[in-house]
Amino acid sequence: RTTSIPVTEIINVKEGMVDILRQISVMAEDIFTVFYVKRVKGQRWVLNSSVFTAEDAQLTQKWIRHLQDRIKYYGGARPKRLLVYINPFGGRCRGQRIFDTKIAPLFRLAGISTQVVETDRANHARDHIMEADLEGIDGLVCVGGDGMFSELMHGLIGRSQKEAGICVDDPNAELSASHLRIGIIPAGSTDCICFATVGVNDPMTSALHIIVASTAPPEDVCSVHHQNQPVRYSVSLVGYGFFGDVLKDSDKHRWMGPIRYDYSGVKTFLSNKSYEGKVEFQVVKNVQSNPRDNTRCRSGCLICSESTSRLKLDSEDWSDASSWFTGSSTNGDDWLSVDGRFMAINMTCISSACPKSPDGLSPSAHLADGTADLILVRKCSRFNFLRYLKRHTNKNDQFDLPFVDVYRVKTLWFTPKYHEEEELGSVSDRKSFFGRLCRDSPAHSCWNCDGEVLPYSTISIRKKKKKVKFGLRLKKPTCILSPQFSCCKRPTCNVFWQDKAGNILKKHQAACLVHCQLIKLFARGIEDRQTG
Ligand SMILES: Nc1ncnc2c1ncn2[C@@H]1O[C@H](COP(=O)(O)OP(=O)(O)OP(=O)(O)O)[C@@H](O)[C@H]1O
Ligand SMILES: CCCCCCCCCCCCC/C=C/[C@@H](O)[C@H](CO)NC(C)=O
Ligand SMILES: [Ca+2]
Repeated sequence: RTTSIPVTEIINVKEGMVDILRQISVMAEDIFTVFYVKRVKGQRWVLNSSVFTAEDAQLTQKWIRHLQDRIKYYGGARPKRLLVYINPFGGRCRGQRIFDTKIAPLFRLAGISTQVVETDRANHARDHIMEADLEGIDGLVCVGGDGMFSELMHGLIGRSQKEAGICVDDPNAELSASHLRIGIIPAGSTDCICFATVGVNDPMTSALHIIVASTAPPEDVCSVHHQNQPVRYSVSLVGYGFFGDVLKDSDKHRWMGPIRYDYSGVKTFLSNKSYEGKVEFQVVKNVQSNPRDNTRCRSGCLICSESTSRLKLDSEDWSDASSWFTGSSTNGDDWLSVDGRFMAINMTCISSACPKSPDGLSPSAHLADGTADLILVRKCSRFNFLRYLKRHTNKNDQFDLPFVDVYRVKTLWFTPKYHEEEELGSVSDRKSFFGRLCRDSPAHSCWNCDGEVLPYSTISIRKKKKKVKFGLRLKKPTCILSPQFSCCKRPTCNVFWQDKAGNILKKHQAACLVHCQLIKLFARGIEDRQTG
């Protein structure tokens, strides 16, 4: 039987008969072992090896040298030095063990040296990246879950802006992308970012992608703003209502490990809460795709590869900064507004597929097209909400329900009906029995931003644009955040915007944007071919 292996997928060649995972080697001068990637079912990659016998030691050495030269030549920019961050408490607390037993031997085999940082607190990795000497580092690796990935992403985005002298507080600033890639060794609870980009949450598969320097177009990232201050970046879920409530409750039960999400999921489902507010969003019209076209973003996705040039044009055409405040459109993208009670408001830049939902929250979302999918689940009965949730686990279309709408967007604003300071009504309302009864449920949920609870309910999200020309002349050219805007603070109105006539355009709202192609991963994107 003949097996052909692309040189790009050969990991290394060693003299003798070697089993690196069991750490056994039989030395013999006329034998060499070739290690390579083997694709198995379900997007998984495993390390395979073949042992070859040559006529003599000289020929063995010749083969080893020849193959190693070929790997160097065709192997592309494989990483040589990696900075690895391990969260010892992610998921089932197995991060360190996974790294030591499964990953470190593979990196050694591939000749990759590693500097390992085991975190001792939340945000340790993010802060370390901001200050670390990254000279000669070819990539970062996180061993943990989505929260850990988020820390690395925040560190890298923060560092790149600091180095480029970009003010992240300015909503019009074009963020600068880092040249460093991030690899994810899944050791968390949901591992959604790994699953949605690699196709599986398997540590060995991820390590092999890192070694062969798999690349996909840089991913979309959206930034969430509150009162016009950036609060977090997200690649996966920015969700209000159900997923916010599940996360908030599950954080109290971290000791349960990944099962905390099931426990809090059932509790939240039974409470059947809905929240009132206004969602305003900018629907992308001029794209070749939509969330219900039943396509899947796979490696070499045309939509994503074409998006770089399309988005460039799009950003040159961006002349409607005013639409950010007024909801008007000048470049073909429509602003829509929906008022009502919602069970869930979910926005996701990628499919957000995970083991619980193999197709994800939005199965046709793209990794790097500069857009996000907004899913609105309006108030419904428990039975209907269960139908909606169940469809994440099977092949039925979760958007084919009368109380669910989905849009491809680049900007989102959300204003809860009751402002945060009014949450519990007036003091007399809070005290009176009837005051408490009148509200059937708390006025606010919270936002789930890639698995972190945001302490605000009023946010908005917007796609990043390059050149901004203003359709509006604003009253005062001074603002604490950005000199172009007029921003006033009053005890009852956190932020509002005025046009030149002094009309208030938006009240109690803040910004949250989708940046295109900002963060690079060691992932090829999910492969189309399912090989055995
Ligand atoms: N040493 C540490 N001690 C406490 N918290 C930490 C430490 N290191 C990292 N963290 C924090 O732990 C949080 C959760 O980690 P992680 O994402 O790895 O696991 P998870 O929440 O179980 O998985 P998922 O995010 O996939 O649901 C992260 O937000 C991170 O900031
Ligand atoms: C009756 C069966 C009900 C099953 C319900 C399954 C619904 C699954 C939908 C999963 C979506 C996950 C989105 C991912 C979010 C992550 O960013 C975040 C951080 O890890 N995880 C969570 C749980 O918030
Ligand atoms: Ca996207």
